Amino acid sequence: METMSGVFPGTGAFREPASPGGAAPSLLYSQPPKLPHAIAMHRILVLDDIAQEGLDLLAAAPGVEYEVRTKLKGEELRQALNEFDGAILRSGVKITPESLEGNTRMRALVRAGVGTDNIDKAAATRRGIVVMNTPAGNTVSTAEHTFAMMLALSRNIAPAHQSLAEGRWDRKAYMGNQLAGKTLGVVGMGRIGREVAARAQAFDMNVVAFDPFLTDDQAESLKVKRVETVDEMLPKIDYLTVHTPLTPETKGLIGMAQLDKVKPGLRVVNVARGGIYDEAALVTGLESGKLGGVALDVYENEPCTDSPLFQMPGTCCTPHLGASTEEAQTQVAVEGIHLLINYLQTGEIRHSVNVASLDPKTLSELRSYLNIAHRLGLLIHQWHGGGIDQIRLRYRGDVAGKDTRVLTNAFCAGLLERVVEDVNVINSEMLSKERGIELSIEHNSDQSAFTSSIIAEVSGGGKSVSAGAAVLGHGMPRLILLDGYRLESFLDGRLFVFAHKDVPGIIGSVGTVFGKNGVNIAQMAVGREGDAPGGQAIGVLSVDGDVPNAVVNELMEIDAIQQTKLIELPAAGELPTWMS
Ligand SMILES: NC(=O)C1=CN([C@@H]2O[C@H](COP(=O)(O)OP(=O)(O)OC[C@H]3O[C@@H](n4cnc5c(N)ncnc54)[C@H](O)[C@@H]3O)[C@@H](O)[C@H]2O)C=CC1
Ligand SMILES: O=C(O)CCC(=O)C(=O)O
Repeated sequence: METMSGVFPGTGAFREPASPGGAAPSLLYSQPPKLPHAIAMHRILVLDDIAQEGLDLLAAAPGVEYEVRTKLKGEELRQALNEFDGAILRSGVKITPESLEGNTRMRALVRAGVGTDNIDKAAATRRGIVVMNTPAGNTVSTAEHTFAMMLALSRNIAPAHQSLAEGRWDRKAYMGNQLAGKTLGVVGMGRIGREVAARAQAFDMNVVAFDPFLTDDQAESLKVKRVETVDEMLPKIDYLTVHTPLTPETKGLIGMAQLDKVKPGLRVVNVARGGIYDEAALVTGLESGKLGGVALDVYENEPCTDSPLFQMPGTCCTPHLGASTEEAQTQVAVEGIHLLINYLQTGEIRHSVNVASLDPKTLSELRSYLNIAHRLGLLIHQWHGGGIDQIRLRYRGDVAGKDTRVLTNAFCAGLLERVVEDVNVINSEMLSKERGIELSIEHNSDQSAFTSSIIAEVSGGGKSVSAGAAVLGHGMPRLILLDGYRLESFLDGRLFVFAHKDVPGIIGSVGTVFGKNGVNIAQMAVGREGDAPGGQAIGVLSVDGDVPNAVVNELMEIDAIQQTKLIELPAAGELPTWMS
């Protein structure tokens, strides 16, 4: 089956023609840059075991084909990622910058689960890949697993079972503790932390919580006691559970230093991320009796089959099973596949962890502006013709009240598209910043002659140019401003721009040169300085065919013409892949 690239392909080759008669050089594109066609088929790679319901959705989705290839790593993974438009994964595979090296195809990575710490988000963003997750599908299962761990620790479930299996009826060795009346410390009161707190209350536990985003009002309504620091809770609690991502702040949250602060016999549980507790400190804490129990589902290095903790009394460990229930896996697989297919087929972005969300309503409202912003970026890059280090974008009229971030990204994508490979609306802002381009954005809700318009001014290398665009009628993109000259020209196909003195006969002479060389002019727009003739003016011709060098050379011999430039834009109605 034929499949096509899912990202905006590379640059169109361009050449500088010889400067005609010492005049300002004009930039000609030897070939129109190839714009992508609509994707015939979206190829999806399943990198980890996901629920059958997710695979069934993939099998039933029109325009989608998929392959399951698990346990990939190294070069095999890198090559596979470049053969597909989207991928879904759990925690069994690591997406590193090396895995994405040279990738020109992948558009979306979906984590069927919460933590995206196994995906290098900066590398994905740089490649224009959206990273999404399914934040809520496994919340309850993970909270239940946390609770199972707390109960198992308190009642010695695992060692008692083991002793029975080994033929002993040993009731004395496994004296436990009740949860009721004890105090649980919860660090991280997000989705899972809150579910754990609610279950603890149902077991008559007192709950103390720390989360930098937890307000007093929220704490009150959740019936937990809020503390200002983790250290503040350590001497008061009997159980500690963490439900945060692994970050520089949470790494080593319980280390050697904290062991001196805990209430002796504290039982600690980690069903969040390995490394939040320092594993060596847990061993020391158990040996010294400062800790009364350790339950781990996650480890500093996974998979982990060799840890001193596994052999120690007072531990209960599972191999990252928090989300491993039929229910959670079905939910995250189904939700993940929906996210992936929706993004590939409609551009809708939900639950992204590296770019702003773009819901279907906003997407459809902004569609025509996305188109002009992208075309404006393409045009102004060619019109400026050199290195750009400053962009000033102004949104005027109704569009100023919309979420313009994605429009700015579309503009930057157009601006960079011919000089940077594989740029798209996801990575364009990052790539612009990496190239030292400073971006300033202004919003002004006052309408000009148009309900909405976007004006761009760019500068670099001592040169500044500007251009403006608007949408007319039912989504017709128009160029409305070029270097301060007001005009109204098409914003598609080949535009031949000539800067000239506004003298009688100039339009006729230009038309004659084109006609003589067999190049048809589809539309002409002229903008001039002031109302009277004799000043500076700019003409924009929409031409149907190639503009041979002979035409440029002949035009430059006309005294009143100072500069020409051919600008190549997508054909009318043609959209970049990320919008189609
Ligand atoms: N073992 C497993 O199978 C599973 C593990 N997880 C992990 O559980 C963790 C929590 O997941 P959710 O509750 O869904 O995330 P969430 O985003 O809803 O909640 C995380 C909470 O941590 C808080 N937080 C961040 N930094 C903090 C800090 N330094 N101190 C205190 N609180 C801090 C945040 O404010 C937020 O409220 C994630 O790391 C996730 O990867 C999630 C699902 C399954
Ligand atoms: O895929 C899994 O089972 C791991 C779940 C997990 O750790 C997460 O969702 O963050």
